[in-house]
Amino acid sequence: MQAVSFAADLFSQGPRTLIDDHEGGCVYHPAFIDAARADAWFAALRDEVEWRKWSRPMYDRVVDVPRLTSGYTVNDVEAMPPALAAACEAIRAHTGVPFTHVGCNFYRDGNDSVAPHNDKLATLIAGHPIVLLSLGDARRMEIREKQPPRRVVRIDLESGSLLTMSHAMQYSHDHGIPKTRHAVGPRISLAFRVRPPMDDE
Ligand SMILES: O=C(O)CCC(=O)C(=O)O
Ligand SMILES: [Fe+2]
Repeated sequence: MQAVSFAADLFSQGPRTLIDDHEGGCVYHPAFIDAARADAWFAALRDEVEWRKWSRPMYDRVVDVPRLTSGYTVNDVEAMPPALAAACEAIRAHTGVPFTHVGCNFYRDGNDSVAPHNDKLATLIAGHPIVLLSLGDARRMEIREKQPPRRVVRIDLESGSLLTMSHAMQYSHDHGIPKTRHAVGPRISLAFRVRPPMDDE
């Protein structure tokens, strides 16, 4: 009997808790949207988002941010590609979280990455989760405890999946997408956040 329930868990498409905390921790939800829609949104966002390449000072050098990025205010539907407006609507309806901002990341190939970090606490309202929608080729995320024993959770973020991270987790864990030598195609992630009003908005 045990083997059967193990197999069922392994292939289950339901949400899976990766890390637990008092704010819901980190939950992976594969196939939140179906493959056809994920493909269509990927193609539309690749072509219609205003992707930007950034550089930033690091020690005594200026380094390129190793991916393309963009960002939109969720209420500014006019400014968004229609596929992004549809994604915002789907995520807000499913989660019930009043997201205000969506950050967009474009990983062109295995050389693109995001270094281990926690999301900037000054740009988040406490208590609300961050939700990541993945489109395109799967990339592996590493989530690491900041304190010993610094356990690591690795999760392949598949197209159409959602990853929910609590605000509390930004204090206890770092997350990142390392470069990979495996042949991978492009991936887009949408990061939904509840931000406090900013000076520039
Ligand atoms: O691409 C991802 O799934 C992670 C992106 C991320 O951590 C961020 O935008 O802060
Ligand atoms: Fe992040």
